[in-house]
Amino acid sequence: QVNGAREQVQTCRLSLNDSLERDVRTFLVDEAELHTYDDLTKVNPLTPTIVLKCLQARYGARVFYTRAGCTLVALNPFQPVLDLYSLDVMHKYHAAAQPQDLKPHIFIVAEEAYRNVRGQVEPVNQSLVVSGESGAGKTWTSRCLMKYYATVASQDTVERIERRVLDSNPIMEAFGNARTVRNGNSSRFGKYIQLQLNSSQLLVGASVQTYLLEKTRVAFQAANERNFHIFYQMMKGATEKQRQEWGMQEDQTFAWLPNAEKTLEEDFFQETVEAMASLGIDVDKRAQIFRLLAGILQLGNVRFRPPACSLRKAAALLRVSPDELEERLSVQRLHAGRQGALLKPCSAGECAVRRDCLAKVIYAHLFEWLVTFINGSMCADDASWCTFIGLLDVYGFERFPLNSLEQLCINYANEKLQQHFVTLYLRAQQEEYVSEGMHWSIVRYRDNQDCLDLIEGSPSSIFSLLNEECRLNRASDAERLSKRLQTELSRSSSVSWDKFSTQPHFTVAHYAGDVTYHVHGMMEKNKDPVPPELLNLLQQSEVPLLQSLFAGSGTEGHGPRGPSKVTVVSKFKNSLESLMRILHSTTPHYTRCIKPNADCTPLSFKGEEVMSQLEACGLVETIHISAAGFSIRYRTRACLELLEAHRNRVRSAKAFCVQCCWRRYQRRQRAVRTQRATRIQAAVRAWLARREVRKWHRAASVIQTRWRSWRTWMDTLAKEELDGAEEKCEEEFRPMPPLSHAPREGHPAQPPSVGAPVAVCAWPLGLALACTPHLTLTFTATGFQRLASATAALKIPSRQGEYKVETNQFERGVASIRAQPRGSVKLHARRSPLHYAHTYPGHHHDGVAGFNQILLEQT
Ligand SMILES: Nc1ncnc2c1ncn2[C@@H]1O[C@H](COP(=O)(O)OP(=O)(O)OP(=O)(O)O)[C@@H](O)[C@H]1O
Repeated sequence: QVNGAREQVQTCRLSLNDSLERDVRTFLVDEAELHTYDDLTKVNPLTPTIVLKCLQARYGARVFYTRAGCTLVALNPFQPVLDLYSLDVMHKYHAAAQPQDLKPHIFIVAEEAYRNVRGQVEPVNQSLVVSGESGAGKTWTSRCLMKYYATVASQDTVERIERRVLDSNPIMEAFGNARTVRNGNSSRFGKYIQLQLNSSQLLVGASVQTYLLEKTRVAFQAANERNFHIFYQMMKGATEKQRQEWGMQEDQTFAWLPNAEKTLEEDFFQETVEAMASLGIDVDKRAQIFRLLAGILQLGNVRFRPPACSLRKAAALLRVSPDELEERLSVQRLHAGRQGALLKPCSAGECAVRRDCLAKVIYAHLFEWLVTFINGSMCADDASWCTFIGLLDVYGFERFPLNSLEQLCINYANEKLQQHFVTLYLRAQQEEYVSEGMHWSIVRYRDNQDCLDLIEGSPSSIFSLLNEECRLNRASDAERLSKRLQTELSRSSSVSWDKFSTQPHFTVAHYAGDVTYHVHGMMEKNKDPVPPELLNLLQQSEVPLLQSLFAGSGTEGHGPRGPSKVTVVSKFKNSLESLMRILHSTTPHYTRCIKPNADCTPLSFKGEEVMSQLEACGLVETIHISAAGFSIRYRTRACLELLEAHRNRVRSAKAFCVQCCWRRYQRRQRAVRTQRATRIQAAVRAWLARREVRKWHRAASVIQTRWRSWRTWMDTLAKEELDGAEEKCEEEFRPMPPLSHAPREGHPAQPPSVGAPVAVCAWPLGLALACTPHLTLTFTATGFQRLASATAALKIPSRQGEYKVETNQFERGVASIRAQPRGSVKLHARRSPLHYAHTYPGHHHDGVAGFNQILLEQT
C-alpha cells in the first residue's frame, strides 16, 4: 500500500512538473518559432541574445522587417527581394483598414505617417527618421518611402510632380554618392527631403536640404574607395563625340578616378542624363556641367614643374587662360598692407594643394547649384501645400582606419539623431510612466549627452577649440591643437588618448563605438580656405555656368585678407541645429537599418556585428521600455480608437446638421432671389406694355384725327364738286338703252354706246356704270389717296399691281374690276345699270355708300 501511495505521489509529481514545464515553455519563447515573432516586444525573456536570435531566425526565413516597439528594424538583404516593394504591395498597405495588423514593413511606417497627417484635427507634420550605419540601407529605405508616397499620394496632373521627385534621386546619388570600403553606394552628404502635401493629401511638391558634402573626395580617395559616381558614369557612358568635347580618350587614366575597372550598377550615365533632362536641365546646361567635371578630372592629372598638357586641357575645358591658370596655381599672392600684393612662388606640394582646392570648390559649388535647381524644379509655392512628411537620410556612423574632420562631422550628426531619439522616446516614455503612477523602475540606457557636450558644448569642446585655433591668425599646428584638447577636455569621460601613439589624435567614445580621429589636416579642412586669386580666375571663365557659380564669391566668405571666419564645423553645427528644430516640431517615426554583415554579402548574418549595432542604438532598451508600456499603450490605443470612433460619429452628425442648415439656407436664398427676379421682371414687362399701349393709343388717335379730317375734307370736296352737278346731269345725261348682253369672259368688251370709254376722275364709279352701259371703263386714279378711295369704295383690299376682285357691284352688272398699273382701274359690266342713269346720286345704302355723291365726268 505504502509503495502504491509512493508511486501515486511520484506520478503526481511528474505530471505537475510536466505541466509546469509546459507553462514555462509557453511563457518563454519557443526558439523553433522565433521567426514568427513580428514584434520584438513579445519575446520572452527580453534579452539581447533572444532579440538577436529572433532577428537571425527571421533573416534566415527571408523576413526582413520586424517591429521593435516604436521602431521598425530593417535588415538589409543585400539583394533585390521579389515582390517586396511592388505596386500591389504598396496598394495593399495603403488600402488596409489597420495596416499595423499586416506583416511589418517599411510601408506601415509610411502609411502611419500619411494617416497621421490626415487624421489630426490640426494637421501635424511628420518625420521619418532612418538611421543605421554606413551600408545598412538608409538610402534604399528612403527611396522606397519616396516611391510609396509618389504612388499613393499622386495626383493626375500633367506636370507629374512625383516623377520629378523620384528623378531627383539618381542625380543626387550620382553627384553625392561614392563607393567606400563600407558601402558601394555610400551617401557622402546628408539630406532631408520634405514631401509637400496639399489639403487633399496629394503630393504637390518637394524640397531638399543637404548637409555637408564630403568634397575632399574629389581630390582624395582612400585605398579601395572611389570618387563620386558621376565621374565614372561619364568615363563609361560618354559617346565618341562627348569624349572629344571633354578631351577624354577611352583608354585615358585619371589620377582622381581610382578603381575604375569595376563597373557598379550605379555607373549608369544615361539614367542620370535622362533624370537631368526630366528636371529641366537643358542640353546646353548639361554640356556645361559635364565640361566642368571633365575639367576637374584634367586638373587631377596636372603635374607641376614642368606643367603637363593636362593643364592646357583643363584650362580649355574651364575656358580660362592656361597661363593664368598655371600662374595662379603656382604663385601665391600675399597682401602686404600698403605695398600691395606680394607674389610668392609655391612649392610643388603647395601647388598640388591649390589645385585640389580649385577642384573641390568647383565641385562643391556645382553640387549646390544642382540642389538649388532641383528645388526650383520640384518645390511647390507656399500657398499650394499645407503639410509635409520629411525623410531624413544622413550618412551613417563611420569608423575608418584614418578618420578626420569629415568622420567627426558625420558621427556628430549621428550622435545628434541618437539624442533626438533618446530624449524623445526613451527619456520621455519613462517620465510619462512615472507621471502616470506606474510601478516603474527606470531602465538604464546609454545617454549620449556627455559625448555631445564633448563635441559641441561650451565653453570648451572639440569644435570650440578647433574654431579658436582656426581663427587665430597663425599657421595650423596639429600638435598644439592636440595638446590643447588634452588639457581642456581631459575631464570628459567620452574622450581618451593613446599614450603610445606618435600622431596627434583623440579618441571619442561614441554611442556606436570608439573612433580615433587624427588631428593632422583638421584645421585646414575646418578653415576651408580658397585662395582669392583662384576664385578670381573662375569668375573670368567663359563658361557661363562656372562664371555664375562664383559671381560675388570673392567678397563673401573668402575675403582678400584671409580665410573666412565661418568655419566648416560652425556651419555644419548651425544647419544640424535647424534640422533638429524641424524634427522636434514634427511627429517622428523611427526606422533602424541593420547591416547583417560588413562585406555586404547577400543573406549572410554575422551575429557579432549585428549585436554591436543593436547595442549601439540601444534597441534592447527601447524594446524593454516599449514592452512595459505595451499594456498601457494597448489600453490607451483602444481608448483612443474608441474616442476617435466617437469623435467621427459626432463629427458626421454635426457635419450632417451643418449641411442641412446650409442647404436650407441656400434654398431660402434661392427662393428669395427668384421672387425678387420675378417681381422685377413683372414690373419691367408692365412698364413695357404700358409704354406700347400708350404708343398705340397715340397712333390710334392720330389715325382717327387724320381719318376724320380726311373724311371731312372728302365730304367738302364732294360737296363742292356736286354743286351744280344736278343741273348738268339733267341736261347732259340721257337714259341709256339696256345692255343686250354682257361681255363674256375672254371676249373683248364691246365699246360703249355713249361716250365710252369713260374716264372717271376720282371715285364716281356708280355714275360711270350708269353712263357706260356697255362697258369698259377706264378709271384714272392717280396717287395713293385716290386709289385707296376707289378700293375702299368698292370694298376691295388695296393691293399693288394688277388684281381682279369680285365685288358687291356684281348685282349692278359689274363683272370685274381690274386695277391697272399706274393708277387706272378697269371695270367690266355684265349689263348696263341703266336705272342709275335716271337716278341722281342719293342716299342709298346699297353697299357702295357714297357713290351717289360722286361727280361723273365723261371724256
Ligand atoms: N531592402 C533592400 N533590398 C535590397 N537591397 C538593399 C536593401 N537595402 C539596402 N540594400 C543594398 O544595400 C546597399 C547599401 O544600402 P544603402 O546605400 O541604402 O546604405 P546606407 O545606409 O544609405 O549607407 P550610407 O550611410 O553609406 O549612405 C544598397 O546599395 C543595396 O544594394
